[in-house]
Amino acid sequence: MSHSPITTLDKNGDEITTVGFDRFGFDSRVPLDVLRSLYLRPHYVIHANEINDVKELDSEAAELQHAKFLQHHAAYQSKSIYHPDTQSISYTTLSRFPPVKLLPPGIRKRILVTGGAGFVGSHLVDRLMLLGHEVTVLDNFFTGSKTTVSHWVGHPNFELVRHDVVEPFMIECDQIYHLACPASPPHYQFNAVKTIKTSFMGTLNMLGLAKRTKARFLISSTSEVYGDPEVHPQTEEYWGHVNPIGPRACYDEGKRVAETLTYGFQRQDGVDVRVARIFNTYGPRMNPYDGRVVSNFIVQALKGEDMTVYGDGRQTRSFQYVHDLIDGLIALMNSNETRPVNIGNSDEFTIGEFAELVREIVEKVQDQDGDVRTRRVQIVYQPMPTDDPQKRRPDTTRAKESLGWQPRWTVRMGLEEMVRYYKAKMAEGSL
Ligand SMILES: O=c1ccn([C@@H]2O[C@H](COP(=O)(O)OP(=O)(O)O[C@H]3OC[C@@H](O)[C@H](O)[C@H]3O)[C@@H](O)[C@H]2O)c(=O)[nH]1
Repeated sequence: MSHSPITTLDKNGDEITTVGFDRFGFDSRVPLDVLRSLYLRPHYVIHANEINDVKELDSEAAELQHAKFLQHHAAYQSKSIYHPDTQSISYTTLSRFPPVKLLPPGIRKRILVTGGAGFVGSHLVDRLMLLGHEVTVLDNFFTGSKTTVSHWVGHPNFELVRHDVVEPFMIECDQIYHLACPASPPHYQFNAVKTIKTSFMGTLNMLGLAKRTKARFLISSTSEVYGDPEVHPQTEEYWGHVNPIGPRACYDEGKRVAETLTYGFQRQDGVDVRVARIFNTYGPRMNPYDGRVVSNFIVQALKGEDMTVYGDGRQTRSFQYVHDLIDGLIALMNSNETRPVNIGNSDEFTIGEFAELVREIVEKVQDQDGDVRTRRVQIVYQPMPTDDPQKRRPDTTRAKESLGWQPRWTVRMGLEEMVRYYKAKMAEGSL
C-alpha cells in the first residue's frame, strides 16, 4: 500500500515543516520530518516460515508503511522485528545516528534532563540532541523506558544514567531540566509516598546541584497545583484548590512543595530558576497503558474495545501536543521569565466530546489504511475518580507575552499522528 506524504497544518492553516524558533539567543528549530523519524518506528512482522534475513526486510513495501510521515528521511532507529510464532522481538543496531548540528564549543551547552527517558523528557532530548548540545539523561526507568532514547545511546554527545533523583547526583552542567516524576494519576497514586518523596527530595537534590554548578534550573510543575479550580481559566496568579489529604495530594502537593523549594533556592541562594506549569499533554511515546485519557481512548478504539469515560463525561480538559510543550519549555528556559508560566493549549473539551473526537479520528486513519472494523466501539461510563478536577483550561497570556509562545498544533493533527504511532506499536506486537 503506498501513501502520499501528509501535510500538517497549524491552527491558522499554515503548513508546519519545522518546530522551534530562534529566540532569546537560542535557536531551537529542527525539521518536523527529522523529529518524526525518531518516534515513528518502522516495524516488520515475520513468521517462522518466512525469510529470516533482516536485510531482506528493507523492502520498499515495508518502508512505505511509514512513508506517510517520514517524508525525506530514513528512520534513525534500530529496527524492531516481531516474531509472532515465538512471541519475541529482535532489535537491530543503528548503522548511523541522526545528524546533529555542529555547534561551536562556546554555544554548545551541557544539559541535564532528569526523567529524560519519559514521555516529555525523550522529546526534549531529541530536540536538544538534534540542536547539537551535550545531553545527560537521568532516569530510574520507573515510568520511563530505555527504548524512548535508545536511538541516541552511543552518540558522543549523549549519556544515559540510571539514577533515582531522590539520591544526590553530581555533574558539571549549564542547564537542568528537572522533569523526573510519575505524571499519570494511576502511576503517581501507585506509590504515593515515593511520588511525594520524588517531588520533594528529587527537587531538593537537583536545586542543590544547580546551586553548586550555577546551572539554570527549570522544573516541570503542573496544572494540578490549581487542584479542582474555582477560577476558570486558570492564571498563574490563582493559588489553587487542592485537597491536601486526598489520593491526588502526593502529586499536587508534591509539585506545590517543589515550587516552594525552587523559589526558596532563588531567594536564599540566587539560583536562576524557571517554573513551567504544564497542562494536559499528549503525543507519541506516551506509555499506552499509563492510564491517562488520551492513550486510553486511542488504544481502546484501535483494539475495538469500549472507550471508558469516567463520571458523566462533563468534566473538561484542554489538550496540548507534545511538540508545542517542548517549544514552550525551551523558550522558558532561555528567556528571562522567572515567574511560573502556564504551558498548555486552551482548546477545551468535555471528556464525553473528546471520546467522540478520538473515535472519529481513529476511524478516519483506519479507513485511510484500509483496515477492517468488526464493529463501532461504544462509549461506556465508569465511576469518577475521587477529587478529579471538574474543569481545566490554561490562561496562557503570560507565555504569549513573555515568551512569544503559543500552541500551533490542532488537537486533530496531534491525535492523528498519535494514532499512527500506536498503530505501528500494534503491528510491532508491543501493544
Ligand atoms: O480512561 C479514562 C481516563 C481518564 N478519564 C478522565 O479524563 C480526564 C483526564 O484524565 P487524565 O488521567 O488524562 O489526566 P488528569 O487531567 O486527571 O491529570 C493530569 O493532569 C495534568 C498532568 O500534570 C498529569 O499528567 C496528570 O496528573 C479526567 O477527568 C479523567 O477522569 C476518562 O474519562 N477515562
